[in-house]
Amino acid sequence: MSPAPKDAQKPYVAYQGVAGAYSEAAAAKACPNFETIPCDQFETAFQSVENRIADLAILPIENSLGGSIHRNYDLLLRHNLHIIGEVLLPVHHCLMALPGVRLESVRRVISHPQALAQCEQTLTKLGLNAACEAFDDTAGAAEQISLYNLQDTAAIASARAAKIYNLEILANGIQDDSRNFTRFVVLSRDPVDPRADRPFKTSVVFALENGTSSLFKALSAFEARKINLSKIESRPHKNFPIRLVETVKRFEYVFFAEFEASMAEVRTQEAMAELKEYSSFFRVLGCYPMDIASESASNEG
Ligand SMILES: O=C(O)C(=O)C[C@]1(C(=O)O)C=C[C@@H](O)C=C1
Repeated sequence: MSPAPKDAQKPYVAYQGVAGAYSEAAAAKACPNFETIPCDQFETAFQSVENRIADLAILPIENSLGGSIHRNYDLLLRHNLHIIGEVLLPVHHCLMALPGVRLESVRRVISHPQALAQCEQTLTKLGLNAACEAFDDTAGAAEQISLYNLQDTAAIASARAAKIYNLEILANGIQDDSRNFTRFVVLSRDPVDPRADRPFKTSVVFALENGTSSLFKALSAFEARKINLSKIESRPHKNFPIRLVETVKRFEYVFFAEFEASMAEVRTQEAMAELKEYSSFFRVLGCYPMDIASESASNEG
């Protein structure tokens, strides 16, 4: 599926998946006045913004139970879009099948790998005699059951997906923990102006001159200025994957760091100047308003 042509009058946000996907719900929450453009792959969502088919893209980046969505970290590095916002979405999964299908006759459960991971223990507890299979997105899995009249298959997706694809909910709230939140980032061709009058986050990516051994020193740039580091993720350094130190081959990484401070603050500028001293590569991915309301909601769960 490729994105539909853009009507120049309306703002558009691209997401991966089909109608009923959590990414579509995140797009509606982050960009309420935008039309949505479904894309079959994460990369297509990036390309839609680069090719001006869409104004923005929304991408899942991490989940509180399933962890990081590594593919999107790699794509953030490969493409040159800016993070201009974030949104935390509570993810409430349902197990669904064709009307009349009973739990005992389900032999296959299909969904996005993240959704399967988030429901792993509950699926075991339900006592299903079924194999799990990965699908491109949760709602796409629900659509597949409907399209091909799959009597032995259930999907993990949202209640909205069950409604859209005329499926019946066999079990509700099947995530392994009720505090199941996915964090999405909003991407644009242009950055937003960093501000210091409300809580902002900054995301950076860097590689270290001396490899992982100097990570502690590099991160002390934040600690020294009381900047709260909210996330660190490492990925293979695709341009320089191995460092030979005498006879030892060491794997090389790029580090994605997110911290709760704005680039408009002097302490952030100083921390980044210090971090750059240890880095062989450094890029700011974005400086954007924090999703405060959702973050406090996540603490309540
Ligand atoms: O498949 C979907 O519905 C998506 O929006 C993707 C996605 C993900 O990639 O993590 C988003 C939120 C949920 O964590 C499960 C799946």
